[in-house]
This record gives sequence, structure tokens and C-alpha cells, in this order.
Amino acid sequence: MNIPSSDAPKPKHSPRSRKGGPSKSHNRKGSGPAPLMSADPTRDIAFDIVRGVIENRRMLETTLSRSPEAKVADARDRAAAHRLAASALRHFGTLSAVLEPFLRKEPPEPVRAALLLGAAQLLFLETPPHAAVGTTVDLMRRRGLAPFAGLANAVLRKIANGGPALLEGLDQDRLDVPPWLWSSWKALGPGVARAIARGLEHEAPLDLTMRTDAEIPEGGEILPTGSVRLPAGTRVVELPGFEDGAFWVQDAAATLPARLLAVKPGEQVADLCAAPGGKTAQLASAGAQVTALERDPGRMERLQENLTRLKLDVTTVCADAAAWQPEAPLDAILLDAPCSATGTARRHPDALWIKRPRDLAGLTEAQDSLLAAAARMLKPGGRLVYAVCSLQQEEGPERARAAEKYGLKPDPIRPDELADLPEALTAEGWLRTHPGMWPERGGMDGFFAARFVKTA
Ligand SMILES: C[S@@+](CC[C@H](N)C(=O)[O-])C[C@H]1O[C@@H](n2cnc3c(N)ncnc32)[C@H](O)[C@@H]1O
Repeated sequence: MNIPSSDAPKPKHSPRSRKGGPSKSHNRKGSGPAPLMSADPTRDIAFDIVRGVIENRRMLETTLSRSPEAKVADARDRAAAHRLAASALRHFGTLSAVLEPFLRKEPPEPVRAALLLGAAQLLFLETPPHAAVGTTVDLMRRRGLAPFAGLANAVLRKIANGGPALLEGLDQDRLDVPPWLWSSWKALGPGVARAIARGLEHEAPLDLTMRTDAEIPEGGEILPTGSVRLPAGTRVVELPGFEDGAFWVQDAAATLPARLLAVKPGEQVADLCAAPGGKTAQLASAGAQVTALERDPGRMERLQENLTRLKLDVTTVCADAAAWQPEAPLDAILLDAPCSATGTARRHPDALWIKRPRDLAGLTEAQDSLLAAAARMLKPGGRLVYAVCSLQQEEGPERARAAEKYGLKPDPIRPDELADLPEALTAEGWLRTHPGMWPERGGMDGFFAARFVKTA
């Protein structure tokens, strides 16, 4: 099933209808209106997230940050809602295929969202059947979908009875990737599209980049590239050392672009698209004089909070990097450009279903203008690493080839620079990682990076 476009007919049954709930409201101490508290915040928030994605192509994180229920829910309920919604979206194609034979006609989209959540709990999250079915029916009653509660009860009971056998014979790898993306990933090599799809099946582990003197948290595995890996679901704020800035969260693959810039102490360096700041932190930790640019004020706040926690001295500028000019030409630039983010789908399974092929044109235009701007900021002989967390050729190799017209000469990555991950070095001397790499260790995000030197 394809996700309907945002201009598809709207469902008859609005989940905002207050017919059946929200169930409770509690008064807070003090004055002001009482926030509405849900009886089952996990499922209410997850329902809004899935509806946001499938009806409005709204990102999971956007719903999470705007939902009134999420605002008043405690951190554990929010995390559980994220996990539930992410599971329904990660297995979206498979769950849709499982539901289809049990539905005589296409249900309204909110009903489909509730069924996807119920089926995800039954088939992928090991929720006891009575709880998965009962809570889905309750959710539908709370959200004005009572006329469909009987249908949901019957369908989910059949799925509970069928169990994992219902998944047999389904090509889950293919079903859970939109066809246009599957076709595009074939360009990455034989078998890579399937390897990526397998890598996307599971929640990503938590990777940390440690300050050199910091103690490794208990249970952490040191990866060949130096990151420390903890199991998926580890709550970073609860790890000892978090408040003291002992580490920052950064996928193992995401550490590679900044490493390839090989900055030296005292060099004047800009990180042009900096928030939330993982790569800025790497450059500053290496002793460079870093200016971090970020266009989005909200994300700039997050970047500054992170740098304060890590006690790193960085100049931050809230500006459009395409229009900014440094006071003097720079030694090195990291351009971690905005992109489709298909490489981060392990953490953001919504990204796969929100993006459309036509979205790439606007992104590649922005990438080109940032590359041109970066070239203008560099001194002759200055270095640039261009990176994207995208698996799309248009945003990676095609941009790297186009960069030569801005006076940027390719500076291929040498095998000794990627000796800890040789499979990520391409014949052209670029970095290419994808979620199918390191399957035995829990995978990694997809990144492309190319290095250049500014000609005189
Ligand atoms: C891929 S994320 C960067 C991740 C970051 N480098 C890190 O490692 O944590 C891209 C960031 O660039 C910002 N951005 C997009 N276009 C920009 C522009 N023209 N100028 C400055 N920042 C921009 C976005 O708001 C977003 O925070």
C-alpha cells in the first residue's frame, strides 16, 4: 500500500472529535488551565504520530514535540510512544499486507493507523494479545472511532490467533521500503538494497563519542571506529557522566566525515550546518577554532545546550550558511548538508514514507548552493568535507562530481584513513556507509562524504 498524498480525501472520523474522550483531566497544583491527561498516553501519542505520517507526511519528531498529550506525558510514556509508533512505521508495508486480507474495504485512515499500532504490538512488540487488542479498541473509543471498534476487535483477534505464521512468505525487506527507494538503492551495488532493508528492521543501538579521558559506561562495546555502543533503548540522560559532558550521542558512521577533515589545533574551521552538534564537538575537541553555523533558531538552542554540557568553546552563529562570509578565509570546512536523511531511517523510519522523489530536487539545489558558498569561504589549499546522511546518489556522488565547478578539487580518501572500515571506501575515494554494514554489530547509519581542496 502506498501512503496517500496529503491532498487525499480526509477521513470522515476526526480523531480530534471529543465524543469518546480524552478520558481524564487532572488539575495541576497552582493556577492556569489543567492539561488534559490521557488514560493511555503511550498509545494516544503513538496514534497521533502514525496519523501524522500517513495522512500529512508529518515527521514523527514534529508530532512528538507538538502533541498536547506528549507535552504533559512523562518521559517514559513519550519514549514508549516513540517506540510503538516507530515499530508500526518500520514494519508499515508488512503490517499493511497482513491487515489487507482481513479488511473487506479500505478503512478510514485513522482506523488504519489504530490497526497498524495494534498489529505492530501483536507481531513485533510481544505485547500480550489481550492487551494489544483491548487497548486498541479503547484507543478507538477515546478518539471518536467507536463505530469501528467492533471491526478492530475482530481483525486484531484474527491476527493474534494467526501469530507470526502470518508473516511467513512475505518479503518483509521489500514490503517495508517504498518501491522508489528500493530501486534507487540498487545503484549502491548488488544485494545492497536488501542489506539496507535488513538493517532497517531493528531499532538502532545507542552510539556515544567519548571525551578522551571519559570512563566507558558499563556494558558499552568499543567499536573498531572508536565509538562506544550500548543496546537500543538505553536512556542516555540516565548514563553516568552525561551531565558532566563525558560523551555525546553520535552514530558510529556519523563520526567519519569530521574525522576525514583531520583538523589541527588552532586551525580556523567552520561547521556550516551544525545542529545538534556532534560534528562540531569532534572538531572543537581536536583543538580547532570552530565557528558553528545553524539556520534554525530552535536547533541552534539545542546545539548551544550540547556545547555547554560538553564544556567546548565554539563560536556559534545563527545564519544561513549560503549567505554567510567569514572575516578571513578559512583553513577547513565541514558541510554536513541538509538532505533526505534516508540514511538515518533506522532511527527515523518515518523518513522513508514521508519523502517523495520530487523532494530531492529542492534538496540538491540547496546542497549545490551550500557547496558554492563553502568554496568562497576557503583559503587556497583549504579543505572541505561534504557529507550527507542520505543513501541517494543525487545527494552524494552526483553533488560531489558537480562540486568541481566551484574550484573544488577532489582529494580522495586514502585506504589508511579508513583502515577500521575498509568496506566504506569507494573506488572514487569517497566514503559510503549504509545500514546493511556491520550486521553482526547492529548496523550503522548511511552516510556519504567526499573531500576536496580549494584550488588557487
Ligand atoms: C544534517 S543536519 C546537521 C547535523 C550536524 N552536523 C551534527 O552532526 O549534529 C543539517 C542541519 O543544517 C541546518 N541547515 C539547513 N540549511 C542550512 C543553511 N542554509 N544554513 C545553516 N544551517 C542550515 C538544519 O537546520 C540542520 O540542523
